[in-house]
Order: sequence, then structure tokens, then C-alpha cells
Amino acid sequence: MTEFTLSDLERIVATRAKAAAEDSWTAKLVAGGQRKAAKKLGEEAVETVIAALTNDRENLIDESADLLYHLMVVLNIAAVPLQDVMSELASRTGQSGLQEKANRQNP
Ligand SMILES: N=c1c2ncn([C@@H]3O[C@H](COP(=O)(O)OP(=O)(O)OP(=O)(O)O)[C@@H](O)[C@H]3O)c2ncn1[C@@H]1O[C@H](COP(=O)(O)O)[C@@H](O)[C@H]1O
Repeated sequence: MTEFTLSDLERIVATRAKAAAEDSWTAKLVAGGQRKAAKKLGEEAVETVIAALTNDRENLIDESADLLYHLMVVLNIAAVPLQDVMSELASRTGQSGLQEKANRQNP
């Protein structure tokens, strides 16, 4: 199987967001607005946490997929390109998270 990336998922979400709400979960979520989509994202985050804490590997993979998909929907509604998130992550490379935290606390 060829590698599937978050960029592929972003493209699928952008396409399906324009479908009829009765034919597509993505379109239904988008039509429901950011409040509902963000709530769904929060639920998936909690389910991911529970899977992690119960050492349920299969469920962790499943819930992580739900989480990433719903994040892509929330970013789509907010008109935030995935590349903006990746650029933010890229700008953080080369500095330890611990160093960044220390700089924030002692500017
Ligand atoms: N990756 C996903 C994806 N992951 C999860 N989901 C849907 O997210 C929904 C929520 O799942 P949950 O089980 O958490 O929620 P639920 O139990 O069904 O609902 P509640 O009980 O919480 O109300 C389900 O309908 C899942 O099918 C997804 N729906 C779509 N995609 C991708 O989007 C594409 C287009 O899908 P449609 O927009 O539906 O055409 C698909 O081919 C996939 O690539």
C-alpha cells in the first residue's frame, strides 16, 4: 500500500466538505459548524486518552485515526491549511521542548 499522509486526508476532507450532508459525514460535520465539529474533536481526544491509559493498542490506533480526521475537519472549517501547522512544527525543530518552556517562563 502506498504511504497515506495527512496531506492526502486534508485533500479528501476539503473535497467531501462540498458534498451533500446526507451523503457524507464530513459534509454533515462542516454544515453543523465549528462548535459541533470542535466538540466531536474533543470527544475523540478523550477517547484517545482512555485508549492510551488502558494500554489498548488497537483502540489507540483507531481513536488516533478518528482524532486526526476530526482535527482535519476542524482545520478545514477554520480555513487553516495543514501546511501552517507543519510550518509551526518546523519552526520548533532545533530547540528542545524543555528549552522552549524555560524561555517562556524566564523571558
Ligand atoms: N477518516 C474518516 C473518518 N474517521 C471517522 N469517521 C467518522 O466519524 C464518525 C464519528 O465516529 P464515532 O464512532 O466517534 O461517532 P458515532 O458513534 O458514529 O456518533 P456518536 O454516537 O458520537 O453521535 C463516524 O461516522 C465515522 O465513520 C470518518 N469519516 C470519514 N473519514 C474520511 O473521510 C472520507 C470521506 O467520508 P465522507 O465524508 O463520510 O464521505 C472517508 O473516505 C475517509 O477517508
